[in-house]
Amino acid sequence: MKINKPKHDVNPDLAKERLKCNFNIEEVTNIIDGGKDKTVQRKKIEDIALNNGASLDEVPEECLSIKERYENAVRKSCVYGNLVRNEMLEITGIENFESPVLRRTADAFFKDISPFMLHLGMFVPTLIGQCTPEQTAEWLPKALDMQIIGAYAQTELGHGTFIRGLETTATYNPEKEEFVLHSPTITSYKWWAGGLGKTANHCVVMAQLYTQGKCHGTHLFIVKIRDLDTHMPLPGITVGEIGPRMGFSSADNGFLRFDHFRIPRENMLMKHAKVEKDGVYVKSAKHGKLTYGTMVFIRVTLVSEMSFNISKAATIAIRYSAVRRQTELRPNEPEPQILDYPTQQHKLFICIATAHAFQLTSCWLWNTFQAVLADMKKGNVDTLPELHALSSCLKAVSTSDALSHIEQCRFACGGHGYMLSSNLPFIYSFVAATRTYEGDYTVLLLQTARFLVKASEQAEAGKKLTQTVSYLNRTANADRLNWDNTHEGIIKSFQVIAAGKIGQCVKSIRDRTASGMDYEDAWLMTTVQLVGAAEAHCRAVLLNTYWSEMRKITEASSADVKKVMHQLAVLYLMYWALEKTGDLLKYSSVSKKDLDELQRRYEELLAELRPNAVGLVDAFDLRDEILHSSLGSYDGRVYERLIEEAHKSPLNDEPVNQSFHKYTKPLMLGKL
Ligand SMILES: CC/C=C\C/C=C\C/C=C\C/C=C\C/C=C\C/C=C\CCCCC(=O)SCCNC(=O)CCNC(=O)[C@H](O)C(C)(C)COP(=O)(O)OP(=O)(O)OC[C@H]1O[C@@H](n2cnc3c(N)ncnc32)[C@H](O)[C@@H]1OP(=O)(O)O
Ligand SMILES: Cc1cc2nc3c(=O)[nH]c(=O)nc-3n(C[C@H](O)[C@H](O)[C@H](O)COP(=O)(O)OP(=O)(O)OC[C@H]3O[C@@H](n4cnc5c(N)ncnc54)[C@H](O)[C@@H]3O)c2cc1C
Repeated sequence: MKINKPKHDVNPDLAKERLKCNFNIEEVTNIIDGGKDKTVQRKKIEDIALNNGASLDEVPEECLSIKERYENAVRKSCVYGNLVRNEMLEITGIENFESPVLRRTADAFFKDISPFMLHLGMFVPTLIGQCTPEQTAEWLPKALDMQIIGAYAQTELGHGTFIRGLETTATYNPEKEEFVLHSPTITSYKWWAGGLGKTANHCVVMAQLYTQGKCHGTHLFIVKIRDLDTHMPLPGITVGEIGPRMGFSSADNGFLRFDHFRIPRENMLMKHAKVEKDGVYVKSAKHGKLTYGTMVFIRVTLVSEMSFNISKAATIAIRYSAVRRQTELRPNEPEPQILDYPTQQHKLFICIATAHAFQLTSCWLWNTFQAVLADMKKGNVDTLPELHALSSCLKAVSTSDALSHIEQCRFACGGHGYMLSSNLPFIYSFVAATRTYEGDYTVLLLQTARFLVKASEQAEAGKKLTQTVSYLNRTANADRLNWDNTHEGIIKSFQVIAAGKIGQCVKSIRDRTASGMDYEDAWLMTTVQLVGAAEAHCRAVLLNTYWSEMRKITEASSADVKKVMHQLAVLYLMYWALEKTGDLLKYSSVSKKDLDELQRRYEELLAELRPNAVGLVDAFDLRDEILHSSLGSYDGRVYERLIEEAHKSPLNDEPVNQSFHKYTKPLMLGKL
């Protein structure tokens, strides 16, 4: 495999690590990419991006003012967008505009985020999923060609989670064949939409549809908000940026207020429901929630996005841990590499395994999503509830796990991990947002819980359940599982934990309603347990999917690759078994002796994986331009880079800052 040769000598410790690696790195890279041809394609696309203006910053993004950062990000987005439009989509095929490769190369341009991300990330997918063929023909080519730039404006100041509570109205006027968009209250301001504040000239708006005096609930509309030539907001539109945030600092999250703003009837996205010229409302959808389709799509893609972010953090932390030496273990011996500490391995090796677990699960989820779309094309929406339940819990758990693993990577890098130049704070603050946006963690787990409670009741009634909950058919009446200390045994025990928790929720709700509570209150009182049950179900799905997909995908691999991929999957199973010992003790016959044995095997496995740690992160094949990290570069020149980055601080532009003469000196002289 062609690797991008480092310009400098590689740090000797890192070089030694690479000699220790006992499997073929390229083979693992091919597995992660989904095949050798995909690796070749990815590298070709990365070459285009990286040879054409990536990493263009003279001054680090974070050293710029808010305005400069935004302007710089727009400049780079235009260079990048042009490459996407003219060269990269040629390779992926236009239908793959959401390819993770495009997302990955975008990181070479932006440490933080592109103001155009939501254009490709949500605006375009909404057009694809919500337009009639005529509307698609009208809008999609313009959007893909970036003649129009869009945002997705759903959330309001007063409501994000509860979509039915949105207040923006779209009232149909049959005389003029127009909708009038209006923001009737302060809480109805659209709030948060990425790219809306300053960049977009169009947006998709979620609003309550009124026609013939009746509200028909939330629907989507495409709205031109700015003049295409002057970029001035159109009359009736108040739009701006919401202000500094924890991350997303180079983008322009926006607010938007409508004052009786008129749009043509054809601007309602009418794939699933329409308003006729005379104002008659016609619903064609067989399922009430198809306008939520873009959210389901993004939740599906976020699982792979989390794998990518963990792999970046793990690469940085593991390479750094191979270079960093700290603390004398024995007198007169060199300080060990911090990677030699089992506690460090415990923090970091799970990150490698989790990146693989999420990558394989995301491919499987993507295939499930495609199968549901194919069913829906044929008019069958029966498989949608299971997809919604799956995508909800996998989005919630993958973003939440990614966040805590990335934080561990930062801890693993000590003080230097706190430096923005390590890139870990950027990765962390980006992922922190994913736990909230596109459906908050708790809220989405409660959606999955609704599905699980119903499934559990069906299992109780002897009905055969769909694949991801079929374990409830086998385990619904199981009291405590006989502990079986095998890999399959661990997976089964997680299914029994999930079944036990769901069963307990059903019982709590029933007990509460039996004692006179109405169902809504009984559900509410049980929500802490319901969130736990949905998380347990998600863990069972993740463990089972990772294990079975890993076995399938490595069937034809070399023995060494098979071994290391197997070790990672076993590590993942053991890690989670040890994290959940309380649940195991409650729902299985596991003994203290069994758990001690599991702990011992886990610690041995860390030691077995140790020689391959650097090889495993090299297999993620993340080029330095994408990693943006003083700690994680391929050559391991950690200390040199930290010093180089320090010199870039604008505070080092002059030896004495003017504040000394203005403030400090007068203070010192008692002249303030
Ligand atoms: C030019 C290029 C230059 C640079 C570009 C650089 C890079 C780009 C490259 C690529 C981009 C790639 C990737 C980008 C990736 C990501 C995008 C990045 C950022 C995204 C930013 C975030 C955007 C947002 O956050 S948008 C807003 C999202 N909002 C939410 O998610 C709100 C959450 N709330 C809800 O979903 C719902 O309100 C609710 C589900 C909680 C409740 O809904 P509701 O009240 O209506 O329903 P219920 O009464 O609870 O339920 C009734 C039944 O309906 C079922 N249900 C609910 N939802 C669904 C659904 N979606 N599908 C199916 N069924 C659903 C529910 O289960 C109930 O069923 P039951 O049978 O009655 O129980
Ligand atoms: C960086 C970023 C980018 C975003 N980009 C966009 C965008 O482009 N377009 C867009 O439309 N939106 C966007 N959003 C908004 C985002 O989708 C919402 O913030 C998110 O859906 C959460 O909604 P909320 O803020 O109303 O939180 P709330 O719903 O107010 O949640 C607050 C707390 O209440 C809890 N809670 C709420 N409801 C329940 C319930 N039923 N049961 C139990 N607990 C509950 C939640 O768990 C949470 O802890 C973005 C947000 C962020 C942070």
